[in-house]
Amino acid sequence: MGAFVGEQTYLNYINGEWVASTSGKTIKSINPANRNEIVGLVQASSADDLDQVVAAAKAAAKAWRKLSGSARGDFLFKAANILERRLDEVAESMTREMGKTLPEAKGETARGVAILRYYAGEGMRKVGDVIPSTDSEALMFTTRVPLGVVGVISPWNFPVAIPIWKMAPALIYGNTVVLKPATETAVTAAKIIECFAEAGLPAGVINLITGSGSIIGQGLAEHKDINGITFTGSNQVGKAVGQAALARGAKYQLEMGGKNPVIIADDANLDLAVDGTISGGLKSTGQKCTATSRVIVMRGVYEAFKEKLVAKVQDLKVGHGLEQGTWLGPCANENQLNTVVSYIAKGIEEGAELLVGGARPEQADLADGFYIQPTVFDKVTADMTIAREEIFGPVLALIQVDTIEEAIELANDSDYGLSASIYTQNIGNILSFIQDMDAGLVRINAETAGVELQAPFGGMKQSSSHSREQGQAAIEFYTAIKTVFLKG
Ligand SMILES: NC(=O)C1=CN([C@@H]2O[C@H](COP(=O)(O)OP(=O)(O)OC[C@H]3O[C@@H](n4cnc5c(N)ncnc54)[C@H](OP(=O)(O)O)[C@@H]3O)[C@@H](O)[C@H]2O)C=CC1
Ligand SMILES: O=C(O)CCC(=O)C(=O)O
Repeated sequence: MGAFVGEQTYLNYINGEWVASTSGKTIKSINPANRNEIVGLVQASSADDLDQVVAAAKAAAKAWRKLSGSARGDFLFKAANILERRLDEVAESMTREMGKTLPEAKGETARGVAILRYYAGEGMRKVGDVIPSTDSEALMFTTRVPLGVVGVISPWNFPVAIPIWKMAPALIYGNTVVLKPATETAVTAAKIIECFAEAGLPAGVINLITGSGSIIGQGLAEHKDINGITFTGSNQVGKAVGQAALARGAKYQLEMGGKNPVIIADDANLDLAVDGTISGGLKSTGQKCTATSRVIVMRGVYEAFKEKLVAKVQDLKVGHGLEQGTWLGPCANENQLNTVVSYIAKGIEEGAELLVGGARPEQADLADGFYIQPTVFDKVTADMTIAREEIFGPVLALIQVDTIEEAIELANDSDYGLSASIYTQNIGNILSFIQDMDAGLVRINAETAGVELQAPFGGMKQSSSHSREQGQAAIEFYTAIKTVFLKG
């Protein structure tokens, strides 16, 4: 049996079985492009279900960690092949659940396949170093051991890539996994888990439990048998998850918000800069933690940049993510739409000038979806709310500066430090930016979004718990180092 049991109902996956919650209740996952369309019903799991799922993952941990890395990798290669075969179906489910356009959803699913293959290969790579001992007759080296059971709490904005970039390294380094996905995209999560189930992972090694964040998410963070917890989402929830883990001595990793700046220097290639600002700020309806939000432009090119930007933003086609030609889908849910609308109102109230967008589209066929026009504000100042808080929507704030030093200072004037980019041809500007910008990801002549799976990813300041995900950096979270001193 798969996750889907008819009447659009999807089940939890516990100990190798698809099972309904003991609560007997389900939650609707609806299409943000049309609130009347139900994509699926997912389990509203209870604290009892949580205990069961964690017990299953704990029981499976001993045998899984004993397998060789390459044997674990074989399972990931199989899961990758199955996901690749189901790519179109999984991508369509993502578009229907959270609204991103189908080409973006397909790109993300292909990225999920590539992440699985990357970590499958990790099973064959080194896990330690030999370190000279002061005792000439001893051998001293490091090795790594898994944490045990890892709890994964994932958001809705990258419903395939984020769970996979957390689960794949957890598994390859020998941990078992309990996934609690965002309720918004729990159907897509069930389809991913189906791929792992079909790949034949032993019972209990990978598990899925859906349900409310405050019961299942918080419950995972607090559970005595969860040895490590990895979270991506809002700052508020992330901090609570981290505190719950810290209180009981569990390892935790948090990826949270961003307020990412792009700097447009007066020698920038403006066409490139405009395209990068639009793509970085408005793709996925601005719902990326790496999305461009603050656009810091030097006075010499401000008007020319603004004119080109507005002309292009006006032409972006808002619509249903499954329709060909749509550039910008809806916000992922009604809360998200209301948040964006309230930030736009705040921008106007605080004196920013609306250049384009700012309202819900008027087309009748979009009336039942959570759509908002792509929006650009002019005359934004550093103290305005729209220049300080994460909006997570398609809103760009233009800020004028006189010098590159001022631009970098302003770019750093934020509680967040996830990603940042600059458009310039000047090597001095580039070097200052690389050295002085407080962000975990700095990109030159490229948009702020665009994370590569083989490179470390994470933020400074309030954007993360200061660890890094992805690439080989992932091993730091999902394992513990053991130093071995060996003497005959
Ligand atoms: N860094 C990023 O990539 C993301 C940032 N955000 C930011 O967060 C804002 C709000 O989005 P939202 O979806 O509400 O984000 P949340 O932080 O609430 O959700 C992220 C994940 O945490 C779960 N969760 C919710 N409450 C708790 C809790 N008390 N304990 C443990 N886990 C919990 C959610 O489950 P459930 O879905 O069931 O509530 C979901 O799986 C956005 O506007 C955006 O600013 C959001 C998503 C991704
Ligand atoms: O930009 C990306 O590809 C990833 C962004 C991300 O991790 C996020 O929005 O949570």
